Amino acid sequence: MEAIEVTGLRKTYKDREAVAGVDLVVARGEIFALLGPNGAGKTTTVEILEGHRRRTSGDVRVLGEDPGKAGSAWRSRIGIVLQDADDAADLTVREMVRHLGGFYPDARPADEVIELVGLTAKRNSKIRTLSGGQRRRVDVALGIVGRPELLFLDEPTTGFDPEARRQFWDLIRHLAGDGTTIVLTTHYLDEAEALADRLVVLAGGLIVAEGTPATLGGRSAAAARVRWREDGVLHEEQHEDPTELIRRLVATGADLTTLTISRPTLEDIYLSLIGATR
Ligand SMILES: Nc1ncnc2c1ncn2[C@@H]1O[C@H](COP(=O)(O)OP(=O)(O)OP(=O)(O)O)[C@@H](O)[C@H]1O
Repeated sequence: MEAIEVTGLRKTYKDREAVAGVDLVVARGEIFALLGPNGAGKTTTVEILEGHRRRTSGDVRVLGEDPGKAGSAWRSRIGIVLQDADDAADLTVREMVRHLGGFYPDARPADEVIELVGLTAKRNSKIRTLSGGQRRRVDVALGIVGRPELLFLDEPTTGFDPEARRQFWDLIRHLAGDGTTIVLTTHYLDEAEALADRLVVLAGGLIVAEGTPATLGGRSAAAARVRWREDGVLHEEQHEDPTELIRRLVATGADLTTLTISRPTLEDIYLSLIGATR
């Protein structure tokens, strides 16, 4: 059984179609990223999958159940890290994690969770005394304390410093390695590239591209751009396989110390996909 199966999902708010017919499959154990510009329909889609929003039409199965009808047993198998979680700020990190863990049948020990998110040194601090990035780690701790089979992360690393982001990526890989399915929405293309097994780009409520970070939007087949400087003049050529060009340049005795070969980044591909649908 897949972790998530969605067919023909639509959501209309009054006269606005926020999700306009989305089909999705997320396999168990996969890290799946949902990308798209502001207003693309990501949050609406994810909130329907979480059972927090009603759909207008379409078929949705999450861990084998319809999230619109599923009960508390289903809910305890899912972890959610929201964009703007409101923490009970007067509790310490440990009290908060322990408190929330009490609602789950098979919670992780609080200290283990706190260690996983890198907050051991702050475990006895009140949440209101933490920095923004540290609070975000508390949110992540609360999302994973119930040992979820499926974890939803909505822009999880906003406000993290670069080191904290790397640690967080390691944590996500660790959880996925243990079999947790991860659904991630992010505006950071490097994050999607570092983490996702598969990703989709949503724009205007529709999926405009689907693939792996390496293949999305024809990326792996895109031409390489070769640049070099000769006698102070910049030359640039596009080639699918630049080997022949480089051989030719070497044969002419050209100075290749300035030569660069680049292929489109995930961000280049993403921006062209989004531009194409504007
Ligand atoms: N409760 C609501 N009532 C009316 N319209 C809504 C509501 N929630 C979202 N929308 C609209 O639906 C569209 C999709 O919004 P959604 O929040 O799903 O986008 P998003 O991709 O998550 O954007 P962001 O990247 O900004 O979080 C937007 O045009 C938004 O204005």
